[in-house]
Amino acid sequence: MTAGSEDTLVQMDRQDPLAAKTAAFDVPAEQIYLDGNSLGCLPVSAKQRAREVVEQQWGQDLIKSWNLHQWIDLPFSAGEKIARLIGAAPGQTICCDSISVNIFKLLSAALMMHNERHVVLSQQGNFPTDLYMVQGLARQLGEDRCSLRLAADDDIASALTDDVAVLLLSHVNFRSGALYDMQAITEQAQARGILVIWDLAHSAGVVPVQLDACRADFAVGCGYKYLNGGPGAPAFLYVARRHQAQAAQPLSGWMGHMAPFDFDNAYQAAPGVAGFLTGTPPVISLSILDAALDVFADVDVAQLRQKSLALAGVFMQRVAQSPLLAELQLLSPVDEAQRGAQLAYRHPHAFAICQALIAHGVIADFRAPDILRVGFSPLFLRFADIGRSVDVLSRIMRDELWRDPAYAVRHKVT
Ligand SMILES: Cc1ncc(COP(=O)(O)O)c(C=O)c1O
Ligand SMILES: Nc1c(O)cccc1C(=O)C[C@H](N)C(=O)O
Repeated sequence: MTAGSEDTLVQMDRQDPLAAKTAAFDVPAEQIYLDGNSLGCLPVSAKQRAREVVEQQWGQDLIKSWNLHQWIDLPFSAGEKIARLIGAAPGQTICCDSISVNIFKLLSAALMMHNERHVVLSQQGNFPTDLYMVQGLARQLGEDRCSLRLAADDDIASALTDDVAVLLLSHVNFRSGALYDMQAITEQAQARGILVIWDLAHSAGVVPVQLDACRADFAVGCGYKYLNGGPGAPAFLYVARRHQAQAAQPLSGWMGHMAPFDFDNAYQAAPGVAGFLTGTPPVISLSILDAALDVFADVDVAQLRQKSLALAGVFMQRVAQSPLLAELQLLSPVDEAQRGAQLAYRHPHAFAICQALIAHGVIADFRAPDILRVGFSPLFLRFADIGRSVDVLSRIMRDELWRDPAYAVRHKVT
């Protein structure tokens, strides 16, 4: 039995402690889903909750449900389920809004805590919305109160100068999958008086994160990727307990008021992280995310990490061994310790190759201009899927199936 043979993969699936979890998802038949890094699969628990929330809670119990079904507590209850996955003690994590909006809130709060400095440092290859939010705030406050500075992704440490107020970094790079050392960077930044906001979009639920142990200041993350909360699921935010008395955010909507149902004219922030809420929670999508999070209840993040690295390892090894795939250039770090749960490959025809993969039942994604991205969600993927996906890819390259003109058609969303 050679390393990576079909027998090996069958055996890896048999020995996989997470194997039973695939049954917790509705994975479309005859498809191999390598895009859980963009939109996670549908958990059965989420589907059931969607029906219950719509038919019973909304349909029958109507407005009584705010209390009867604890709708009002959902930002906190779902937040605490995520807290467990990101190494946050209770009382620091809530589910609300999108990452973009949460960055606006946290960035504003952090800049207000740092009156004398105004530079927000981020990485050149960061996900654009993170940078756009800084640019928008800079336009509103003026460049003398907020200005964006970019450093090369691999040169953050030397850019941590004494004029930087806030460091805004994505823990895992959305293109390359490169992973930052959260502990080391947080320490280096804080030693220079810099507050750090971590974007956990590509790490929450798949890469071990220890926000408290790293003494992180703030964090945001995504509900629809590895947490499988569904399209447009609410995001989350984290405010370290030691900052909660001081940190104030500008989107002071009534849900962040200390007594929303007093309907007082004057805003008074709720104590703690609750003050970072803004408007009415999106109950249906938040309920779905809350149910999706139950899939993690008996799972350790270390197990998820181990399996996702093993899945990626099989993919990487098979691609490297196939002469048909020699033109695919690995962009992600080879060292497991330096990457998240995805692999990125460069190829001049990456878009058409990705479309051909999708047409042949392997869902991957493409990032302009030339990146084929594959994600390894450990809860619903099997090792045998990985073997098959590389076989499909090899066939597409061998027979040049990607040359079909149908695969050149660009869609609005890629
Ligand atoms: C690193 C990162 N940040 C933010 C986002 C998006 O944030 P939002 O929830 O505002 O759409 C994504 C992907 O959608 C992302 O990959
Ligand atoms: N949020 C997305 C969307 O609304 C449509 C399409 C894709 C997405 C994504 O999540 C993109 C993703 N953050 C990325 O890493 O590329």
